[in-house]
Amino acid sequence: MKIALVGYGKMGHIIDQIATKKGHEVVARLNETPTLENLNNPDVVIEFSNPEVAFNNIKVCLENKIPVICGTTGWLDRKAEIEEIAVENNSAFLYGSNFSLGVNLFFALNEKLANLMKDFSEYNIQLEEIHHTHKKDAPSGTAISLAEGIIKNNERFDAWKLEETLNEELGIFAIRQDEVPGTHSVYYKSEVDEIEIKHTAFNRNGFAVGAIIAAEWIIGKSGNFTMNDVLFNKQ
Ligand SMILES: NC(=O)C1=CN([C@@H]2O[C@H](COP(=O)(O)OP(=O)(O)OC[C@H]3O[C@@H](n4cnc5c(N)ncnc54)[C@H](OP(=O)(O)O)[C@@H]3O)[C@@H](O)[C@H]2O)C=CC1
Ligand SMILES: O=C(O)C1=N[C@H](C(=O)O)C[C@H](O)C1
Repeated sequence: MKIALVGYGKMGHIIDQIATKKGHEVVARLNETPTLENLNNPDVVIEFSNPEVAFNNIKVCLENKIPVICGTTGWLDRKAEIEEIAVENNSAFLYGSNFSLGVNLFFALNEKLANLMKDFSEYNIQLEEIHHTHKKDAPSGTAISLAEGIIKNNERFDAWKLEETLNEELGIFAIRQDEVPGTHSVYYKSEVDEIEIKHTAFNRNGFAVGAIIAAEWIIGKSGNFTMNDVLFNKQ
């Protein structure tokens, strides 16, 4: 397939290497707003840029009927608008806060654990995410997805909060440290014990492989999708 990379930073470079090894053709590598000209007629756009520019980048691509896989986090207050644009243009859009297979399995485990724990209010739930110091948004998109998975399965909660410490109920504590690719933990703490589930990314390859699998999957489809559709065939 012909891929246009919109956002050619840390993720763009790794996706370029892995996609090329898989036999795909990278037809554009952009660190600027995409246009019909500079996109160079791709089958699909993979968008990993930054929270300020992602909305406009995705909109331009969808309006030109090019399917978009978006990994950029920190712009989700406008996701519903993008989903409408995808439908209006009969195009296809997939956002993933985290494309790695491991984290998508971790999302499923998190929901199952949240459901199991929903009647045990003696356990306080907290989330922690650790990322490299270059990261622009906090909390991470992955931590937000984990919190949403808990809210969906436990009616004690209707919102998460970014917190300065690891104390508050459904608080997310965001740590920025060296070059950490991404570590996420969910803690259930009682007076007498603690249950912890944790995912640690060793590098960015898992994110890149997942984004390419999503790009291969979305070609020829229209509508709005998630990694659940790609990996587990459900919404
Ligand atoms: N969903 C997932 O699995 C993952 C998501 N992410 C997310 O992806 C995003 C990118 O991460 P990462 O690659 O590490 O970040 P980088 O900062 O390394 O790369 C972002 C790139 O976007 C470029 N850029 C700036 N303006 C524009 C524009 N208008 N249009 C297109 N590109 C532009 C930047 O160029 P310049 O430097 O010249 O400004 C830079 O090269 C972040 O939001 C991050 O949280 C990251 C990893 C995994
Ligand atoms: O900025 C990053 O690096 C990452 N961002 C994503 C997020 O915000 O969850 C995914 C991954 O953790 C790496």
